[in-house]
Amino acid sequence: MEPIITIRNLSKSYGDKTVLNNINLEIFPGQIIGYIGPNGAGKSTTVKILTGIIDDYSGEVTVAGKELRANVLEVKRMTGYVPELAELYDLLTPREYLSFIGRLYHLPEDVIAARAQKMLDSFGLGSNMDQRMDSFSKGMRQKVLLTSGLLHNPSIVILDEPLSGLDANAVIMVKELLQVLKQEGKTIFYCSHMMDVVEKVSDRIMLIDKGNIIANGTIAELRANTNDSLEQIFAKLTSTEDLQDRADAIATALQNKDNG
Ligand SMILES: Nc1ncnc2c1ncn2[C@@H]1O[C@H](COP(=O)(O)OP(=O)(O)OP(=O)(O)O)[C@@H](O)[C@H]1O
Repeated sequence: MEPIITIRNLSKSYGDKTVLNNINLEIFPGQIIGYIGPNGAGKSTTVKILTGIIDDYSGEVTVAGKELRANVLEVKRMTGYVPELAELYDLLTPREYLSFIGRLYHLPEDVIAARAQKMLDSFGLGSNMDQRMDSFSKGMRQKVLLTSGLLHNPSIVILDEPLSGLDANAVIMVKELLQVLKQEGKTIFYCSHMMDVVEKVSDRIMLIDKGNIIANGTIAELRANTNDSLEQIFAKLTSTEDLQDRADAIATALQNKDNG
């Protein structure tokens, strides 16, 4: 099978700071990829490149056989992106917002209206279609964002902390939804710090640290015959100091009267 996304020798710097250091990845269709790494590792930068937001990188990115920079509109059409902490136009209602997003993707009005209604009904927001989103809770906004990222039925879905703010039932529903999308052959690139969820949902886990891919495999491969959880694997691979010592140091800093 051909990879749907191929990343070759991808590097990106801000000034003299290297943020992605010659990374190579192949992502196959119909898989859920858990993309994990410590704060500042380069996850969002990778996602911004894959979604065409950043284009001043070196190396080669190919999506569905097309070179990304030369075919960015086509790639955007086949990609759905749900960013973390995204700004919604919250003076709009979900109906207005989703209509606006759908038109950006050239979807017919009736298709937008039907999909938006069905998806928001499923999220339990059907009766909020005509309410301004400035009154919405974090979880309600997240549901609208998920809907907007999927509205054009993309074959690649890029999710950044998609469960952020969702209640327990919505979390179960979104995890189920990921499985359904996968069964339809869609590729899901799932960035998260929630190791227990990543461990459960991902077919393959890619771990980035300081701009380098330091692990890439199934959870069984990453475990390498240990019984470690993904959280333990993550700590072993990315942490140089004892985390308990660091927590103690933070608590001690608070107790120190000299600090004001
Ligand atoms: N616009 C920018 N200008 C300068 N440096 C940046 C810029 N955006 C990101 N960086 C730097 O690039 C590095 C990687 O950032 P990135 O946002 O990709 O990390 P991340 O893995 O997504 O982290 P987090 O888990 O905290 O979201 C960080 O050191 C960050 O400070």
